[in-house]
Amino acid sequence: MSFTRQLSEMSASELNDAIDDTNFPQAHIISRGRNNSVCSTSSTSGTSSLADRVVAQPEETQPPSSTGSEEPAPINPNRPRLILKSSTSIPENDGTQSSLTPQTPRTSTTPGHENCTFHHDLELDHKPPTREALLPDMARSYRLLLGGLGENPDRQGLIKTPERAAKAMLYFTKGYDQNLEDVLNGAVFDEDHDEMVVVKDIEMFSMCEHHLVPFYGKVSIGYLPCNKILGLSKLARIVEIFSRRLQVQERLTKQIAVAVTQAVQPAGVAVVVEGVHMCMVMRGVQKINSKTVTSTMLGVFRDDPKTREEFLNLVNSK
Ligand SMILES: Nc1nc2c(ncn2[C@@H]2O[C@H](COP(=O)(O)OP(=O)(O)OP(=O)(O)O)[C@@H](O)[C@H]2O)c(=O)[nH]1
Ligand SMILES: [Zn+2]
Repeated sequence: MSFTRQLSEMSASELNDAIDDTNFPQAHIISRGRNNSVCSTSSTSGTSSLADRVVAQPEETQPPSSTGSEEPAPINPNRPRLILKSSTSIPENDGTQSSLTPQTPRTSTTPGHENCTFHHDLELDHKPPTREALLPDMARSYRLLLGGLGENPDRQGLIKTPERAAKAMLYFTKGYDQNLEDVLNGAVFDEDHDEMVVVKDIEMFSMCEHHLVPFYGKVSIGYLPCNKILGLSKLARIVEIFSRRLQVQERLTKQIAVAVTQAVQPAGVAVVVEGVHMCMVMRGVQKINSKTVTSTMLGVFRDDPKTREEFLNLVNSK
């Protein structure tokens, strides 16, 4: 598999193949002290996984910054950044054409969507002409749905429901309208900080792609910076980009971790998502107290048990 393409061009299964075994780090624990491992992102698994896509690169072998500006001297010259082989750093927003513009054609063949560029669920950067243009078609579909339920779509209480429902669905999936570069808005700062940054309990609302019902919960993100830190709110905004789409929780978890890696090329990223799936609560198996926990550990969080433990302790502390 070639790993020279942009993240936005990778299919869901390709991304999963690349970082699948970064989930559930218990299976990959190795004994190494933090002082040693903090400068290492070497993978403990086979070459078809994380090591192929996410590699530690010494400063001198990093791709040049897209702005051409000088990188500051590293805090620890031995600490390589966690870099996605398939991507470059997020360029500063200079108002010109995004280097993240998708190269692949859309995959949707839905009539009326010929000009839409946003039908790849992994795209970070699609800019649909206007999703509002989808409203009339969506409203018509909801009207049919109401009729299918045996309801009278023309009764007073339902007359505006198809349009309301269409607008609500557009809101629930507004992440398709967002891209990482715009969301970051240049809030990546050079900073001599090499201790863990954790933002926890970020509320998350998403839509189960299997049943089109919500799942919700909280996301905790940690990263170990390498000279660059991210505006704190941007971590929560990254959660919004990917949660406001049709999702499965596992993919959501990975996409958040990969996006943080793209944004600041840290030494490692950790993401834990705890979700309640309404498809398991209101229907189906009807387990109202069940929670699903997923995690993605990249770089030093994956390789070093102590770093991972420090993160998990911070996340689990009240
Ligand atoms: N792995 C994963 N599965 C999910 C997620 N959201 C929903 N599902 C599952 O998707 C599966 C779909 O299974 P199906 O048997 O095709 O559908 P179903 O008959 O509605 O399944 P039940 O929910 O068991 O009634 C179910 O097991 C859901 O629990 C998610 O985020 N991740
Ligand atoms: Zn579901």
